[in-house]
Amino acid sequence: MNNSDYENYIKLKDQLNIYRRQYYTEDAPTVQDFEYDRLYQELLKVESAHPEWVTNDSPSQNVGGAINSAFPKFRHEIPMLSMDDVFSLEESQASAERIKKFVNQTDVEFNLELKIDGLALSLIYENGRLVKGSTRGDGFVGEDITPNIFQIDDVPKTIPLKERIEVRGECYLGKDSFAELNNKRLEDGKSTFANPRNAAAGSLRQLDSSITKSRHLQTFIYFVIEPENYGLKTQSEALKQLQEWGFATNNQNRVVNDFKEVQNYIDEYQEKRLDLPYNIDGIVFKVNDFKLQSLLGNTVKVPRWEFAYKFPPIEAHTHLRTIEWT
Ligand SMILES: NC(=O)c1c(N)nc(OC2CCCC2)nc1O[C@@H]1CCC[C@@H]1O
Repeated sequence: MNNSDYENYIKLKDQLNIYRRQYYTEDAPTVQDFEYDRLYQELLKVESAHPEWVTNDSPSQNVGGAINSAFPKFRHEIPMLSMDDVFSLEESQASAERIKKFVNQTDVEFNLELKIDGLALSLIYENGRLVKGSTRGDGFVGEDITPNIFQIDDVPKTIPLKERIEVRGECYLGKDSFAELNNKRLEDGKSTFANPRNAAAGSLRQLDSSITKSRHLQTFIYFVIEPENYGLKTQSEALKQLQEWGFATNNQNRVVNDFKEVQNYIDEYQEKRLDLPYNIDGIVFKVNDFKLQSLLGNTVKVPRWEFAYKFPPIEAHTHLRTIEWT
């Protein structure tokens, strides 16, 4: 073993862990997402060549980040997992093919969803009333932020369902609210947030829930725990049911069967993303049928039935790009 390769690997792992702490725990990253993604993919490549070097403090073995101990801890009954990222159409096609092969079916339907650039949250309702709100934390133990969840206008405080249910989604700050917040902070001589995702995380993980209320956070709920318990058969059906129960859902999802439709959806939202009122950083591919999802199951860190295609980073100049009408 070439010692310097191992030393470089350890340096890369330690650097990524510093970036994760800044992003997940301090809500104040010092690198752009695409730079983090690039280094993370480099770590994965080294680890697949040297699996014997991998230890459980590696970013590849953990989801999310450490929690802020000021909040009560909340252990998730079912871990809040993350998702593997792919960075090209070809890779997304290969991932889709791998899934089809795993279930030995050629016509697997995928539900495509916009990947909202926010932070994951979990909501629990008992007898139709909101009783618990928590962050993902490290995927197993998150922060109990229930008082703050009650300050988010689009989170229903009651739903027309008597059974106990847990739903999950993304908390985000719209682009306009983000600009207003940062302008106000500038006027008050305060530091500004790097991007809407960090502003949302900083606002949701506030100890003073009146500050959370002032930040106009929003949510998109996209996940029902044990959906079969509510007679739901597919992810697209679950999104409709969530909306009927009163949750804020993102209706730009699309059920697709073949790769041409995937390409159309990705092209369409690569274009539209600058005009959307919220940040997205990719597209989430989910096997639509819940029975197939159960067949695929989860790995230690990510479900096998979903993955994310990440858009290339928005270069500063593209904002200024004039559209050449052909
Ligand atoms: N950010 C999103 O818009 C998004 C989405 N539309 N759908 C999912 O599905 C979950 C289901 C099980 C694991 C991922 N996750 C999303 O975001 C994840 C949550 C945690 C890390 C990513 O942000």
